[in-house]
Amino acid sequence: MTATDAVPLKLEKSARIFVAGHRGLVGSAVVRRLRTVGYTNLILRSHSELDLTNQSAVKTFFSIEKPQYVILAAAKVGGIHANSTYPADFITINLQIQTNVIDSAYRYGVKKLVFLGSSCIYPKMAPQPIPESSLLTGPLEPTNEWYAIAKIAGIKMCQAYRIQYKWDAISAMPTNLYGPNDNFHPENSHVLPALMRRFHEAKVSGAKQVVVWGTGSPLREFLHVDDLADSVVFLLEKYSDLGHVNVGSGKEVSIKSLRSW
Ligand SMILES: NC(=O)C1=CN([C@@H]2O[C@H](COP(=O)(O)OP(=O)(O)OC[C@H]3O[C@@H](n4cnc5c(N)ncnc54)[C@H](OP(=O)(O)O)[C@@H]3O)[C@@H](O)[C@H]2O)C=CC1
Ligand SMILES: C[C@H]1O[C@H](OP(=O)(O)OP(=O)(O)OC[C@H]2O[C@@H](n3cnc4c(=O)[nH]c(N)nc43)[C@H](O)[C@@H]2O)[C@@H](O)[C@@H](O)C1=O
Repeated sequence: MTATDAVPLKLEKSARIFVAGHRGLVGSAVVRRLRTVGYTNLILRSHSELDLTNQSAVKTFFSIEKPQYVILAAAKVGGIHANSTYPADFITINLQIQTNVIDSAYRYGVKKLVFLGSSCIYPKMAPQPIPESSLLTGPLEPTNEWYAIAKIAGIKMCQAYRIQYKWDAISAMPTNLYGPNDNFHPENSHVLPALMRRFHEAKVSGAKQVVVWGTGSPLREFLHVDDLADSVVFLLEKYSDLGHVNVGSGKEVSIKSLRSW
């Protein structure tokens, strides 16, 4: 068997599935979806219970809990302001989390791992809608290149383990997401929760205007996180190949148009 023709696994509903980052936007949606379709044996740890940047703690966790499947939705995440203000945190924490989790998952017998990246891995000038083949074809968007480099390393790590160890690690690249358990921080969040908060506060206070950053002309593709979770479970159950997979809505909207969404 080559690295690229691994047969998709038949998952038992009692399979031990570790959802890393289960309290976040994506992780909580994945947990909802897994439970809805009948998975009964989810392994969940908050950041305070298990710091995934701590290599020895991660090894101990995997050696004791022995998950069979892993969905890696734990990461240092934020919008454009957070990414450009804390570049060291974004590159270092993400490299640490994903390196620890991917390597321990392989070493402690996990059958399959799904790594979550982001559409920011693509070059700034990639054609839109962005095909997977655009990866590493040009310079990145400077505001989040540190985060993007970590995510590209995650894809490459999954591919490397697939090739060298014939291990079933796959990667999904979601577009901009929204939904329950999003981060509504006034500066560090993504645009949709930031604007929801700002418009709500303006309504409550009776403010006459709301500030939206930038020109409003950038385009983004938005996807409800429950649709992403559906895709993640589908990929876990059905997809097994070397290439990363984009997950989006296929419809781009301008930031300006969000005012009337
Ligand atoms: N939000 C978006 O628009 C998009 C997100 N993605 C990707 O989806 C994934 C999840 O993002 P999202 O759900 O939005 O992020 P959130 O910030 O909502 O959630 C991140 C989760 O990671 C956990 N976490 C962070 N650091 C650590 C750590 N050191 N140890 C253990 N757990 C940790 C947090 O735990 P706790 O809650 O316990 O602190 C939290 O549950 C990321 O890989 C991101 O790149 C991709 C594209 C778009
Ligand atoms: C998913 C993706 O998310 C991040 O990339 P991003 O798409 O640039 O995300 P964003 O939601 O922060 O901004 C989208 C657009 O919206 C504009 N904008 C207007 N007003 C606000 C505002 O109030 N807040 C924010 N955050 N943006 C605003 C903002 O100027 C930008 O043009 C990555 O860093 C990375 O984390 C990643 O993977």
